[in-house]
Amino acid sequence: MQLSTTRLGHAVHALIDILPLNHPADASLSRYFRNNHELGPKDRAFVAETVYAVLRRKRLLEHLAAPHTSPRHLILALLAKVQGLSLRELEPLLHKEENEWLKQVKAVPTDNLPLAVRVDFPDWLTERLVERMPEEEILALARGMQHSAPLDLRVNTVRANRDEVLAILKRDGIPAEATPFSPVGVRIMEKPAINRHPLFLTGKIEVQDEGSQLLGYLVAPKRGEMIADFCAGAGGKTLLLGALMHSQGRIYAFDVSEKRLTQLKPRLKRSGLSNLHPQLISNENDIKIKRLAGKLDRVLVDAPCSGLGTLRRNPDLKWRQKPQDIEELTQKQAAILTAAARLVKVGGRLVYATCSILEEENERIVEAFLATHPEFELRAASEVLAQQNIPLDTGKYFKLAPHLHGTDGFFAAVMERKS
Ligand SMILES: C[S@@+](CC[C@H](N)C(=O)[O-])C[C@H]1O[C@@H](n2cnc3c(N)ncnc32)[C@H](O)[C@@H]1O
Repeated sequence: MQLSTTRLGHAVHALIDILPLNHPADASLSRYFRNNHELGPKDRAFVAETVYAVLRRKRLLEHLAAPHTSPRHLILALLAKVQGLSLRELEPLLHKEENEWLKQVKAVPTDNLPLAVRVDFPDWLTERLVERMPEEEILALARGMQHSAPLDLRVNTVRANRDEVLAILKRDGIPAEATPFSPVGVRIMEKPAINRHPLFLTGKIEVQDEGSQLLGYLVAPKRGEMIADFCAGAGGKTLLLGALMHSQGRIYAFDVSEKRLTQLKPRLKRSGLSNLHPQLISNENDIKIKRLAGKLDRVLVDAPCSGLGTLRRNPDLKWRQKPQDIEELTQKQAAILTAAARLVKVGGRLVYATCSILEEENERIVEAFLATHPEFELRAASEVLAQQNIPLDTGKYFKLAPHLHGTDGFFAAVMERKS
């Protein structure tokens, strides 16, 4: 993409808005674009890619650019050292004194840096990963998180099938392929404005990471069942569950966020599903839930979490999350799982999922739950997927990571209530 002083200036100003990190980066960036509506699609793409690349490698860039760590210095260090642009290419954009400094940046050795700088994680996160993974694996995980994510789509099987969608995308010059694991997934390596495409407008596709799609296959609801998506949010997984049920039966989509449930409404309308019942709850013990105790066939708990599995899309999270936030989240996760479990009938299924890579939000929550709820037993996630002809074996738990599966980082445990 062509560099210009104007584009660079916008990237710097957008980064100035984002870097206090008081708000999610995507929200700060959208506000910047709203306030600078003269920017065309290519300018926006440059600004977005550049500021996200800085967020991914912030720690390394601060090291390279020191003692200058202003947003402009970080961006120049990114372009020169991480993206490998030559000083000749950058020269027209540089202030006089930056030339000499950038030469020094280029010469900074990057071997033998501390692990936390190489992986570009905060110390507290690096320390937690070191406790349970060899260094090579942490490096591979970090590298996987440092690329931007492809655009994954889910075919809404109530309205279309995957071959038809692939053929239409091909006809329209959008290179796409079937995802390797999800039977309803389509992967696009480019970033077209898919939400203006007729396939999207007519509800034949939704945007959804392949890993998130696979969670629906762990729940595996059947036609006519009664199920709940306990933390439904804007309905990414609820809509897939509805399609897996062929729009028959009943899905309660609970959430404590009115805003998110409101975002579900237009998606629901596009989807053509008629078996979804969004319900705002005040907390996990809301009276509306109590009447369903022991009645549901399946319950999905897609718990609020640190989101550290989604660093490809939200690299700011690694700088915004603090150990104390994780502590608070784990208490919430345990409370929600316990409350949601009460709805599951004998013989029914409970799926606990997060998009985190931290053991304390994942295995430890499930193990503590199983220790105090002997009426539930774990089912191997790989078996549940194999029954649906999805050949993905990550052991008893479902665990995905970008460097291994090309998806965001996900965790899930499938439990069943013994008869
Ligand atoms: C990981 S997000 C869910 C994403 C959603 N399932 C999807 O696929 O798009 C977690 C959700 O949990 C909701 N939440 C937080 N506390 C809750 C509670 N006590 N009971 C139910 N939902 C809660 C949040 O509002 C948020 O929407």
